[in-house]
Amino acid sequence: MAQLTADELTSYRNEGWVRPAYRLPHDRTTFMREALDELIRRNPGVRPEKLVSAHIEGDNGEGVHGSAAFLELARDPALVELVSGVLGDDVILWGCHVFCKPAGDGYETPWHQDGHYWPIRPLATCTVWVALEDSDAGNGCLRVIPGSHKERRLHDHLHEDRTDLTLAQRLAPGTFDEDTAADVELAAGQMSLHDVYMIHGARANTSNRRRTGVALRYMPSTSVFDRSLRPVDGKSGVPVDFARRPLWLVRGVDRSGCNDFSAGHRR
Ligand SMILES: O=C(O)CCC(=O)C(=O)O
Ligand SMILES: [Fe+2]
Repeated sequence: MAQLTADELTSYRNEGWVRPAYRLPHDRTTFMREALDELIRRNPGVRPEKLVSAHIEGDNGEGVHGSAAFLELARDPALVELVSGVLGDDVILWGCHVFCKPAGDGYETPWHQDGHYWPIRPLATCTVWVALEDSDAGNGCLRVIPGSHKERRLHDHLHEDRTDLTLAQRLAPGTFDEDTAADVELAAGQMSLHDVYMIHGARANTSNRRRTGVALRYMPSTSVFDRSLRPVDGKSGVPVDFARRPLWLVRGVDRSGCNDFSAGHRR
């Protein structure tokens, strides 16, 4: 069973992240790696760290030709069960970003908090980051600042115009102590969950091994994906279209009653 244990949930609440015991079956991981190879082939002009909305099949309106295999992963009952442990019984899938860092020159992910540019009110999201390859300190695994989510506050981020970063936002110096960082090492098929307020980043991948995480974004349906907000303005470093971003209710009902589940879906 995929369900988070009581200890895993406590760890998530205290630390802002957790690495559950559940992992993808071996065959599924292999299948997803093949889907990733195909996704990269379909998007020759896109850096593989910036495969945003990869779960939307075909031209997704955000500069990427996506693949239904990633939507299927996001809707996998085991993953939905895991994330429900954190978010409760009413869950909306609202995003998917494939962060694939090629061997040799995989981009750095600056230290950041996720919530800065997301039109979700009240702000809430749990990301499930699924490793498609082994991800460790040697090839630029995710790094987290345990407990940094606790104040539930977004710190100032500075914009960086460098092109060799996965995101163009970096936490202002002095907002946290990098010495307290923990490496989130995962074998292929393992996953981590992290909170929208938790500080995290990743080093560049200069190793000879590719490193890929599929970041699946879920919010509780008590929050609203507010399409009238325009918090991005091109500042995040990844082109997105939140007005047309499809939502999927993957569990329960829309508690807020205000989420729009028709925008962005093809008829
Ligand atoms: O995989 C990475 O390097 C960054 C992932 C990340 O920032 C996220 O999933 O929110
Ligand atoms: Fe992030």
